[in-house]
Amino acid sequence: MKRKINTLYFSATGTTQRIVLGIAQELVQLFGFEAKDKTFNFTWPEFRACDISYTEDDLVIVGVPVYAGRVPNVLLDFLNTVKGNGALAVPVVVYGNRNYDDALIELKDILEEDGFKVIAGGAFIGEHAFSETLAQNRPDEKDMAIVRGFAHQIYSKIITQKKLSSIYVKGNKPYRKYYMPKDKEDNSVDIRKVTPKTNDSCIDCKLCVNVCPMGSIDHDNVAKLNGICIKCGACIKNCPVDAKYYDDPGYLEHKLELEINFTERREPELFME
Ligand SMILES: Cc1cc2nc3c(=O)[nH]c(=O)nc-3n(C[C@H](O)[C@H](O)[C@H](O)COP(=O)(O)O)c2cc1C
Repeated sequence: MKRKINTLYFSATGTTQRIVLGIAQELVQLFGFEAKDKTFNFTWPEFRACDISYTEDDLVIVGVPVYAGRVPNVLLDFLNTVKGNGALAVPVVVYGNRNYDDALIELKDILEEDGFKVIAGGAFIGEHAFSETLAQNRPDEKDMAIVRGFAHQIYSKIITQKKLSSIYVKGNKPYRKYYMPKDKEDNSVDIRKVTPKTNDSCIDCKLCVNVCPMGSIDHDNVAKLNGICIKCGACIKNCPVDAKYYDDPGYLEHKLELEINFTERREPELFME
């Protein structure tokens, strides 16, 4: 069987993309000249309107970032429409060094519901979307070596096991509620309505318009939002003049709390059995 290596991912600040493409590139090398790879990046709204389906020849590395300990809820409608048709899948979640909670088990369940056979899974760490210091510059070289090792394990499972076993991944069922930050008095902080501000350094280059995964930033007035903000960090981290920022006290307190409490380096977790 000619194995086709596919990637299917959402990645607002690029960390999930690096991990998913790293796994796929290594697999293409391992499967050799017969393997082809096909990328489907559903970070932008127009791509989430597409019908996606696979066949039994396909192996699909599916990646999403962890938002509030779960699969980002804005992606569920799209993910639920993908058709696996017996293709092999590897769910990958990428989190900002706090925790991935129930995101991996949720993504695995979605893919099985879509008709994929899930043969491996992984939780990796990427620089936190809210911060420039938390899990700074991850995935780094050490992570990428684990990424390549993971691809080798996937390859070896596919070529050695006649009947590919399904896997266990860590997580709770029923899934825990979306993680909600707490303030100093232990009250829940709801950051859903928080939106980015734009300062005077803005040079109106429109980069933020192009990188917003919700397509929410107004083209003619980049300080205005026409849709929702998911706090993904794309406009802030990509702005060449640091013109985008959040000033909501609850958001800033949560960011600081994360930066203080989750400094200890977490390592990727791989699930193969
Ligand atoms: C709204 C939101 C919620 C997040 N929730 C979590 C979380 O619960 N745990 C965690 O460790 N990281 C969390 N993160 C950090 C992201 O998972 C992390 O930065 C990831 O690398 C982003 O992936 P991307 O670069 O592909 O967009 C959150 C980020 C955002 C934007």
